[in-house]
Amino acid sequence: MEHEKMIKRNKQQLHGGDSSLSDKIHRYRGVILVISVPVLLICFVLFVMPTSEYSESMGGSVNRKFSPKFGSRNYAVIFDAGSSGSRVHVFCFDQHLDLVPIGNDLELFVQKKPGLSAYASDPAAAANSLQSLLEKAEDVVPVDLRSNTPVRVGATAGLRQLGGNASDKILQAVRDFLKRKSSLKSKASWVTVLDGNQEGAYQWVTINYLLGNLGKKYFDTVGVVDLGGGSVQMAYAISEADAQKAPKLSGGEDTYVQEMYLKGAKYYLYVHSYLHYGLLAARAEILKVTKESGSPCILTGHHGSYKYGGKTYTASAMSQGSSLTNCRMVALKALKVNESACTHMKCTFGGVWNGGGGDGQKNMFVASFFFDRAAEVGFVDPNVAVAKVRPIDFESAARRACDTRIDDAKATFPRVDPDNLPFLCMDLVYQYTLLVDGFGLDARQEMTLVKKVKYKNSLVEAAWPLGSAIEVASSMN
Ligand SMILES: O=c1[nH]cnc2c1ncn2[C@@H]1O[C@H](COP(=O)(O)OP(=O)(O)O)[C@@H](O)[C@H]1O
Ligand SMILES: [Ca+2]
Repeated sequence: MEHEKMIKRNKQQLHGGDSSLSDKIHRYRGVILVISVPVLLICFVLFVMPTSEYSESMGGSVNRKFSPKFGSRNYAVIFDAGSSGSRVHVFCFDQHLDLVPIGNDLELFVQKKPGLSAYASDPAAAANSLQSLLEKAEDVVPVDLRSNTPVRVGATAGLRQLGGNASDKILQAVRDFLKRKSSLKSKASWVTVLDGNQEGAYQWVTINYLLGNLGKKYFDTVGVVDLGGGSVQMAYAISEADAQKAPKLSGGEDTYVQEMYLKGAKYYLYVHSYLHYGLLAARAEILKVTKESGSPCILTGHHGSYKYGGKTYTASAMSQGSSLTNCRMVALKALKVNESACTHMKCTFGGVWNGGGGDGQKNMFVASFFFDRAAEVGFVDPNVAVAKVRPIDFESAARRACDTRIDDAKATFPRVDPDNLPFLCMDLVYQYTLLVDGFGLDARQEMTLVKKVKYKNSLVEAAWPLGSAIEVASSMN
């Protein structure tokens, strides 16, 4: 009986009866605590789980540093202050370090000519020449993200060649310009002349990122060549054993190999940038060989001059006209293929170690002026993003160009800018000589000329700024 009463009382209390709600909470606080702690824990785990999954699958130091905020978007604005023009690239990355669309594309890309180095005597005008590019870049960054979006300016061979005071003044004017005119996040140290090796490494990262190669073994990556106006870079991944063989400078420092961690893989990247050997700079080097006597590389019948880097060179045909064979001999001299430093190591040209070759170099992605000239003379469709060619294609095109008189050149090569026609034999001979005698590629080896690379069904420019943006995005929190 006594027991029955107790049960009844408990039932009454559970179903309300006359006791107050706060009394009940107080009485059952232990039970509530025991139930709520695991429930809250489960909610917390469910909330953070997607983030931890991403960071685990990303691996690699680049990605580990990357902000794992769920749903985060990071924009990066990169100015490429090239020797022949200025360009701006805007990218947007998600938390996987994947490119996400900006409007209909994966990148905003705008360019204009001339480059900053054309305003050597007027730094403020150089900086102001970036105005229209800056406006277009800012337009595509959401207003609330602008103050947290880094803007970097990397100047390449144009300012490298200008050197010292003139280049510093232009950089300072660009820093002031960004501070005054830009709503983006700018820092003085983000406006620099890019070291040539850095430029080559970024180009390698760009191409291998777009091809989905990052994280793979070095022998599954591709090598790159980027022929600009002022300098040319080659970069490819090598084995650790080959990296140990890199020649050291007197100070013991290794200027040839960069160690990089990308998507969990460690790479030894052989890189070299050759200042004065971009296509437009090389014209000056080639004209210097023959001086005033006339050049076998200038189209028959042309008499003129060539201005580069503030100097003027005689650019006239010889009386016997242009010739592939003779132009090649001059180009070989300009390239300095047989330097004395190269008796104890394998060289490209100008006394530079060749990196030892290997599987990271078996597929070469060759960009910039290589693509442009190939498209202009017609052995590559100008509307495609990539094309497979061989060095001998440049030689065949060179033969045609060297055999053309200046008066017939416009009709024979309608796509070539008239200002470039007198130099067409020279440019194509140089390109062939650079690949085969300079870089030591087999004349019949297939390589990929690249303007853009397809990534998630969009085309992205095959240029160094993406590599720089990846580095920026990787370090953002
Ligand atoms: O973003 C790009 N997309 C495609 N081609 C580019 C891009 N940037 C530069 N180029 C190529 O590089 C050539 C000029 O090189 P640039 O002016 O950058 O010289 P530099 O690299 O020696 O400073 C252009 O004619 C163009 O073919
Ligand atoms: Ca360039």
